[in-house]
Amino acid sequence: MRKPPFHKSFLNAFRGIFMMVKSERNFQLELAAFAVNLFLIFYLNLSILDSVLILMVSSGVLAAEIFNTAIEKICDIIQPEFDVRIGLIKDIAAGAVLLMAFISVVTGVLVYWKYLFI
Ligand SMILES: Nc1ncnc2c1ncn2[C@@H]1O[C@H](COP(=O)(O)OP(=O)(O)OP(=O)(O)O)[C@@H](O)[C@H]1O
Repeated sequence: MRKPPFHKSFLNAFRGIFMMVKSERNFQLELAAFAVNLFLIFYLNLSILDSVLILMVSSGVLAAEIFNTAIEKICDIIQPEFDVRIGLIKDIAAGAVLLMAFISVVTGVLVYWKYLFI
């Protein structure tokens, strides 16, 4: 198969993100959290380093959710029926999102703490 031109690959990737925004409730919530973080970065005037930390962990959650959804969709194509192995694969993928979300909450508390209470 011929490789699509660069701008086409870009559009395809955007279509993937748009699909996530339109149809994945968890992604919508995580995107809202990302927007709140953007607001807090400016409102609390975070340092560059703290801003980068917050941006990295909150976008990490979004990326993990995208991979999780992609894995779920592959699983549903390969095996639409109940299958313990598919359940385990989906649980593992969901675990990556949970782990990333946990790390981002801990990072958020550690970073915002000094701007709010110190
Ligand atoms: N085909 C299957 N066979 C066995 N268990 C499954 C199967 N499909 C889903 N499950 C179980 O149901 C859970 C939820 O799967 P589902 O595909 O509904 O994802 P979801 O509700 O969109 O989850 P998420 O919140 O992680 O996006 C899985 O983590 C898994 O434990």
